[in-house]
Amino acid sequence: MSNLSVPADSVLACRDLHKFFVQGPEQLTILNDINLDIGRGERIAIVGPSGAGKTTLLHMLGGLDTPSEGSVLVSGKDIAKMNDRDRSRLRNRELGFVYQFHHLLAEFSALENAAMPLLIGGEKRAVAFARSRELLERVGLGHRLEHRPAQLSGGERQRVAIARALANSPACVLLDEPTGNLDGDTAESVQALLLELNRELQTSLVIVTHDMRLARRMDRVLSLADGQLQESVA
Ligand SMILES: Nc1ncnc2c1ncn2[C@@H]1O[C@H](COP(=O)(O)OP(=O)(O)OP(=O)(O)O)[C@@H](O)[C@H]1O
Repeated sequence: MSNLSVPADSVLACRDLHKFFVQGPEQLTILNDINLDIGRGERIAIVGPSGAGKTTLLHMLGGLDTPSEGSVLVSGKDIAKMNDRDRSRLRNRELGFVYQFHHLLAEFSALENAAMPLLIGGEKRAVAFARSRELLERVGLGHRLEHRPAQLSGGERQRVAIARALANSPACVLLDEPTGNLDGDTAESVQALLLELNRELQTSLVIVTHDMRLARRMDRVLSLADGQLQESVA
């Protein structure tokens, strides 16, 4: 059987990870024996051609989808061995998510949206909103607390999504093309913010992107092709 020990500072790891999709008579192998260790504060980019399986891998690492084979370890704990409730709890506490499209709730304010992981985790409203306010101020949105997503610019919405991802002080934030939907200057300022927060909070980042400029700002660039992950020397 596989060895599931991870380094002491591991925030997220996978071992012998495989993902197959059955498509009619065919079995597609999208991830073929992926092994990865992400340490505290580490920044990793995952790049690769369209359809290579980057989002699939990110979903496995985030516990949003189940591997066909292999294990994902969040802060050293094998999430497949947990019941749904414990897995959701661990995911809520240890991981944050940022997507290309912000996925903010339209009927809630920036303050409420960024507080959502805390409220879902059972935190008291006053504590959740104080933390949310602090984070929104940190991402430069102290003057937009009561705005709803439709009343915010694209860059502002992505900043709210980042504040929301950080609400629970997660060990690691997983990001899928976080600035892919933003114009050049806005993308630059959101990327600079992510790097600042990574340094300040020691939150690890795993970023899936086609943007090589963003990828090169990470500590490691990993390239996914033919189901395999390789250190890229871009
Ligand atoms: N539920 C599914 N059933 C069958 N095939 C799937 C399923 N989900 C994903 N795939 C296939 O897996 C492959 C990888 O998809 P994925 O979205 O992970 O790629 P990606 O590298 O993130 O691509 P892009 O850069 O275009 O976003 C694709 O060929 C896709 O069609």
